[in-house]
Amino acid sequence: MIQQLIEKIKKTKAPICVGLDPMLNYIPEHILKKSYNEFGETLEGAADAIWQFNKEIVDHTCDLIPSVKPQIAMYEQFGIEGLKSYQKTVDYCQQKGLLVIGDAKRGDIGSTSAAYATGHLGKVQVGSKTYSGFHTDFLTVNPYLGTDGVKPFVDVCNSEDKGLFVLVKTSNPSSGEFQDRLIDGRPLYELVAEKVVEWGDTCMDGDYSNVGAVVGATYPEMSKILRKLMPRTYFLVPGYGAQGGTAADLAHCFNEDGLGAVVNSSRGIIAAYRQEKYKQFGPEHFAEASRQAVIDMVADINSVL
Ligand SMILES: O=c1ccn([C@@H]2O[C@H](COP(=O)(O)O)[C@@H](O)[C@H]2O)c(=O)[nH]1
Repeated sequence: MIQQLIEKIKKTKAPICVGLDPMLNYIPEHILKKSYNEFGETLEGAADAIWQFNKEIVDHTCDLIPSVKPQIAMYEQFGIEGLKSYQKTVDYCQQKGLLVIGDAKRGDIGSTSAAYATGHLGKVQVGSKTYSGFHTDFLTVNPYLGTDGVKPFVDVCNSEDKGLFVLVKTSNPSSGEFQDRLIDGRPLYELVAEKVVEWGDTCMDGDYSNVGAVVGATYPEMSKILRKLMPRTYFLVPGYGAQGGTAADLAHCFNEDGLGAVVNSSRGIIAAYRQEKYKQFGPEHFAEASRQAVIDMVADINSVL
């Protein structure tokens, strides 16, 4: 699967994913109005609005990008109706030729992880029939429970040719609270990185592993160390844009071949029309603002590669 991502990155010359993290307050009035007229101010109405919003953004950016990263929390807040919109979004993006990184940060004891892995990446047996649930291409995984909590995801990657991004050093302000704690003189994120390499060695796909790592753009010094520790691990890099990460901060996430990282921006792209820089598009043309924001992001990142 990682080779498919690399091929799409090479083709688009865009090592990015657009974060489809729709919040109702980013959704322009004309979309909300239409969905509420049809479904009322209900969970169904909200779920329809986020789907319509996503669809327009995907339509306006899919020729420029290799991948998207829907954040499942943004959909789950609307319950089942939200999850239906998550699924519609995944299906639509895949129809448009995009790879989908489901950002669900799953991980539990082995048997429960196996069910998560089946639901998000694999296939479930129902009597004599087999179905795939969310069928995303990649999934983010929380490694806190250790190897038995991660192995079921790795197994599904091997059986179904899927990919993972395991949390190693996250982009948020408190990430150091646990992740930077020293254990035998070394920060926890380095120990997790070594485990990710070990898990990933069983899951190689060409020069890179299908087991990738989440490494925040907001900690450039640490990403430099992690790049050296994990030369064949693809990085999913959140934190660019809205969280303050810049192109210069990202440079160390990439290998010398210009590969090795896919950079996410969610609010910076989907809510671009609200930024001063893109205000001229106006809410009616929010998706055109997103397109311009993608073009600018790609140029910005390529300028440091
Ligand atoms: O370390 C992490 C891991 C995941 N995320 C997720 O990425 C996006 C970031 O959104 P922005 O609007 O571009 O800030 C969001 O879905 C997070 O849950 C992260 O930010 N950091």
